[in-house]
Amino acid sequence: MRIDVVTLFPDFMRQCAAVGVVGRAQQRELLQVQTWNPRDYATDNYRTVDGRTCGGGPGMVMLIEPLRKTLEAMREAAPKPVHLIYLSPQGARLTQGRVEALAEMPRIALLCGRYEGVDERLLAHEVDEELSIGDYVLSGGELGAAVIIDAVGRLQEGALNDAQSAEQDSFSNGLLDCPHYAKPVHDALGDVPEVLLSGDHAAIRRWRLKQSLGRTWLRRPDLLAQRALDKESRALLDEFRREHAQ
Ligand SMILES: CN1CCN(C(=O)c2nonc2N)CC1
Repeated sequence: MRIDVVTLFPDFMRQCAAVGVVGRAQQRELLQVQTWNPRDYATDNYRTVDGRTCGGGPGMVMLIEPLRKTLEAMREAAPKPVHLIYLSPQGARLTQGRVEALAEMPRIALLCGRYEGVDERLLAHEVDEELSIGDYVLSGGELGAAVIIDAVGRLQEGALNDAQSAEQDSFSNGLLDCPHYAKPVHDALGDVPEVLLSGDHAAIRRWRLKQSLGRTWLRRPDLLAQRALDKESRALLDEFRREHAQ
């Protein structure tokens, strides 16, 4: 998979994509992250990429022309089609389901705005999708792009080793993750739950599922409302609720 990133801070984006699972995915050529800096496509001596907001008011807006040239070069640099995503608070909230869909695409591009944002005419003409990583305002789209690169990159076949793929399964079912413990088994802060030391993998699986269901019920009931529970999950959640009520 190839991810192109249009950003005024290419070094930052390259560093984000160079570490951990995503860095390894790039080394294994499972993923390619390529940056594009609109300043390289600005035609004036000051490499201007922003302009005053029409209608007055604070802040600057990213100019059409440097971005148009940047996107043209980006699109031509590798086989099409490329799905262009603009990061903004006005976008649809990013979910794991959307991440999984993006991870199946051969090529996506991430447009990172700065200042007050990008000229709306450029967005209307070029962008396929707007996505938000949350209901708050950041200084730019780069952190949102880093989130997408990580969440999508780790899903590339071969990016996660066997131990990590279990972690991936625990959330891909739409539930919050269960608690995790490492040695020492006994600590001043408490003990590791006995079931995790039992070697009974079926019991451990049920315990982890019960904890995920219970945590989701307690912390994010909205996620539960979105999914049907099978018989086993309904029974485990009822058990958790009864224990929690005591
Ligand atoms: C122009 N710039 C404004 C700030 N911004 C965000 O707050 C954001 N991006 O993705 N999710 C978000 N929330 C990115 C775009």
